[in-house]
Amino acid sequence: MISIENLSKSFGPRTLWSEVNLTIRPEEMLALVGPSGTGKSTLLNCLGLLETTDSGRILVDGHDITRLSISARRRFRRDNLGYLFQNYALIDNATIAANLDVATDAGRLRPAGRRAGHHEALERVGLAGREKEKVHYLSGGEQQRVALARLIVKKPSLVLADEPTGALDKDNTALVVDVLRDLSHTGCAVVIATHQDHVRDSCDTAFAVDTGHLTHTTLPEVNVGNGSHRQ
Ligand SMILES: Nc1ncnc2c1ncn2[C@@H]1O[C@H](COP(=O)(O)OP(=O)(O)OP(=O)(O)O)[C@@H](O)[C@H]1O
Repeated sequence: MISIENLSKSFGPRTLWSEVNLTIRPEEMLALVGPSGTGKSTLLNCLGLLETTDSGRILVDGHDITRLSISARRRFRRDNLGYLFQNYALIDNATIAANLDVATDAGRLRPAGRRAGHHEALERVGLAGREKEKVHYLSGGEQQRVALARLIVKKPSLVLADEPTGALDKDNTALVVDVLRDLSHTGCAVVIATHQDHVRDSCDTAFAVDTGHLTHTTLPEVNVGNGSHRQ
């Protein structure tokens, strides 16, 4: 369970959002919505400990992750987080297999061909048999499918997805949403910053970063967002 408590963030004199309160449950898919520039990516980055917060707490299973040491932050990211970005964030000059190895350190731990779950993950995203292809030759949709396969093999407990379908066609968008839903069914919390209504509507809950309120939720009670926003 992730509890965001009274979280605030400014850049210089500009307050992006303040006093954000939000609970994200395991198995929940939460959409972060709101106009461009209101701080959706920044909130994702705060959850991923890539950005500092000004005040407030982010409790993961009761522990405030904003107070972790640098090495503990690194461990938290390595052991718990999976990322999905609009620009895929893969190692361009490496093969599909090597990009999956990075997620699990399998390249160091196991000989090729015995990498647990890699074949199944590539099958799930329609890329079985293409392990040896270099990522930079793949289409955008295929690259995002590699990034999805990387999430499947990593099995994170929290996925942070920043506009993951922004550059994709309908079929690839549907695959991204389906795979994220599969991950949520394994107990993973999924947070997606999106401008796309159909992606938002595929989520259990949507939180409007500009108003600090939930715009919809299909979940009972627990999730309460009551922050305020100032420009
Ligand atoms: N490191 C930074 N230093 C200063 N300003 C920043 C920094 N990072 C982001 N910003 C500003 O914070 C604001 C929010 O940015 P952010 O990317 O979080 O918005 P967003 O809601 O995700 O936007 P979009 O929907 O366009 O992706 C923007 O005005 C951006 O320029």
